[in-house]
Amino acid sequence: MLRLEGIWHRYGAIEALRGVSLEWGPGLTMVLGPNGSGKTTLLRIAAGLVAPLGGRVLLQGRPLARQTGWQRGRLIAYVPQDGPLPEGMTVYQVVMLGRLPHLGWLGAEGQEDVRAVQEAMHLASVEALRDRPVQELSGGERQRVRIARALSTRAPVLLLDEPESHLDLSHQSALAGILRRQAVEGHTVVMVVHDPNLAALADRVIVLAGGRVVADGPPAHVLVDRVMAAIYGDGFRIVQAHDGLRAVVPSAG
Ligand SMILES: Nc1ncnc2c1ncn2[C@@H]1O[C@H](COP(=O)(O)OP(=O)(O)OP(=O)(O)O)[C@@H](O)[C@H]1O
Repeated sequence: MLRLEGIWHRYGAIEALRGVSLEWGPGLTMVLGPNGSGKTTLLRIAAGLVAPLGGRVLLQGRPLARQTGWQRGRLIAYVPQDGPLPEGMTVYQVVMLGRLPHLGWLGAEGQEDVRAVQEAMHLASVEALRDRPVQELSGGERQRVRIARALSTRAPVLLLDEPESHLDLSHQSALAGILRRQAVEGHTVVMVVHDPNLAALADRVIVLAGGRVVADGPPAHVLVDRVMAAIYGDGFRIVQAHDGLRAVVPSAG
């Protein structure tokens, strides 16, 4: 579905990505890595928001760079790490923006668009906020609106940059459930996360370090002491509950 070939990118003297080749098909992939390892850059290049200085991205076998913004918008939905939402709009209106690639600037919304928006608001638990101006919302509520906007697109590829960062535990768990379901329904879902315990819920975990892929595989193969130590040094420990469940937790000092 989405293929990255030899992606290389730099900002001035800073090399952000150094030859990343990946292929993403249907399923839920989570991307882990230390701060500054290139995760956001990778996701923005995959979404077509940044043109890489080297390599290319193929979407359904066609170079992403040659597709129009409207075509990309119907196929890829992107949830940024943060950033403003349009001032003066209600939650419903912002979620409807996700339908823009289907409508065009002057297109009138139809029943299908209304259905997609209602379903997305339900999935992201923002129905009760429907008529609230977005600038009044809390950080977590805004993040759920961004997720609803992306879901309303019904794009086959969903890219999310730390979408869990403002969410409380119950909404994090709900989000993981929604993304799992999307993956089971055949969507290609790629999510940057910082919590390795959340990454354990993925089909595939990719670890970036220094702009390169240093591990890639099922969580049971990637989320092991050796890889975790390579990412986090000795700043963590693995605790094991009596039922066998393991968790990676920060260690103090
Ligand atoms: N607009 C920019 N201008 C200059 N340098 C940048 C820019 N964006 C990112 N960088 C640098 O590129 C490198 C990769 O940044 P990126 O945001 O992709 O990392 P990340 O893994 O997403 O980090 P984090 O976990 O902190 O969000 C970092 O060294 C960062 O300082």
